[in-house]
Amino acid sequence: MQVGSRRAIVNPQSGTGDHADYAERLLRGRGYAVEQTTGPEDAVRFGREAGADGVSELAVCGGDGTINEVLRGLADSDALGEPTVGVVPCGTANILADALGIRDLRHGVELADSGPVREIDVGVAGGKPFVVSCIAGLPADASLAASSDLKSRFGTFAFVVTGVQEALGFDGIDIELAATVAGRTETWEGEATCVLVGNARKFIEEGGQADMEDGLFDVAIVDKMPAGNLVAEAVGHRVLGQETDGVTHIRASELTVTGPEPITFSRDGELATHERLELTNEKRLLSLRVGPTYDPTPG
Ligand SMILES: Nc1ncnc2c1ncn2[C@@H]1O[C@H](COP(=O)(O)OP(=O)(O)OP(=O)(O)O)[C@@H](O)[C@H]1O
Repeated sequence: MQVGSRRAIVNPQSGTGDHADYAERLLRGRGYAVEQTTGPEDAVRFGREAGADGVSELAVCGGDGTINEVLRGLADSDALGEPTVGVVPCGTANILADALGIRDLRHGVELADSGPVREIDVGVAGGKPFVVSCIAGLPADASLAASSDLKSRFGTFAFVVTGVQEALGFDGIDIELAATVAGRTETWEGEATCVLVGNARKFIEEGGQADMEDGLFDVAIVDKMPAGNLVAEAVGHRVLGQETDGVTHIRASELTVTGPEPITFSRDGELATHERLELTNEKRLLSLRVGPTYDPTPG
C-alpha cells in the first residue's frame, strides 16, 4: 500500500489526440506518475492496478470512454470508493467534466492537485459502473457509437434517435421495465424507442446536469414512434418536456429492463447486450475533484 501516492492515466488518442506530452508535463509537475494507454482496454488494466496498489489520487486524462474504462478497472479491484479521482478532460464530448465544472485540460490538472472533493453516485448496470448515463435502444453498431465525427456534429445523444433510428430504420425495443420509485415498484411495458438512464445528466426539461449525489437515476422512457417524430427530435436535442406524450419520466433508485430479445445498451459509451439488465445506484460512492461552478443540487 502506497500512502499519499499520485498516479495519472493518460489516453493519448482521446479527442484530437495532440495533448499527451503537454498533459504528462503538467501532471508530473503536480507529483503524478503518468501512464499512457496504448490501446483500448489499457485504461481498465491501469485502473485495476491503481486500485490494487492503493493509489490515493488518480487523475484520468481522456474523454468519457477513458473514465469509464478506469472506473471498470477500479471496480474489478473493488476499489471504486478508494482513490480520489481527478478528471482531466481532453476527449470529444467530455460530458462528465462539463457536469463537474471542469473547463479544460489545464483546469483539470489544477483541480486534480487541490480542487474540492465531492462524493458522487455511481450507476452499476449489469455489474459494471457508469457515471454519466446508460442508454438502451442503441443498435449494436459499435462503429456508429464510437464515431467521433457523429459525436462532434450531434453530441453524444443526438444520434441515438435522429441519426441512428433514421439511418438504420431502427425498430425500437420490446421491453418490460420495473423501477423502484420512492420505495415503490413502478412498471412499464411495451415498445420503446429508447430508455435513457441518466446519472450525471438528465434528459427531461432543460436537460443538462442531474443531481449526482441523490442516489437516484433520471429515467426517460420514450415510446416507439415513427422516425422524424417531434419527440424523436426532442430527444435528439436532449430536451424532453415533462408532460410530453410518449415520454415517461421517473426518478428511480433501481431499475430492471427485460426483453424477449437481447437489448443493446451503452454504458457511458461502452456497448453491451443483455436479455435482462439490472441497474442499481451506489449513492455517493466515488470521490471526485470538482470545479468551482459544480452545483450539487441543480434545479
Ligand atoms: N492509445 C490508444 N489508442 C487508441 N485507442 C485508445 C488508446 N487508449 C485508449 N483508447 C480507446 O479510446 C476510446 C475513446 O477514448 P475517449 O472516450 O477518452 O475519447 P473520445 O471518444 O474522444 O471522448 P468522449 O468519450 O468524451 O467523447 C477509449 O474507450 C479507449 O478504448
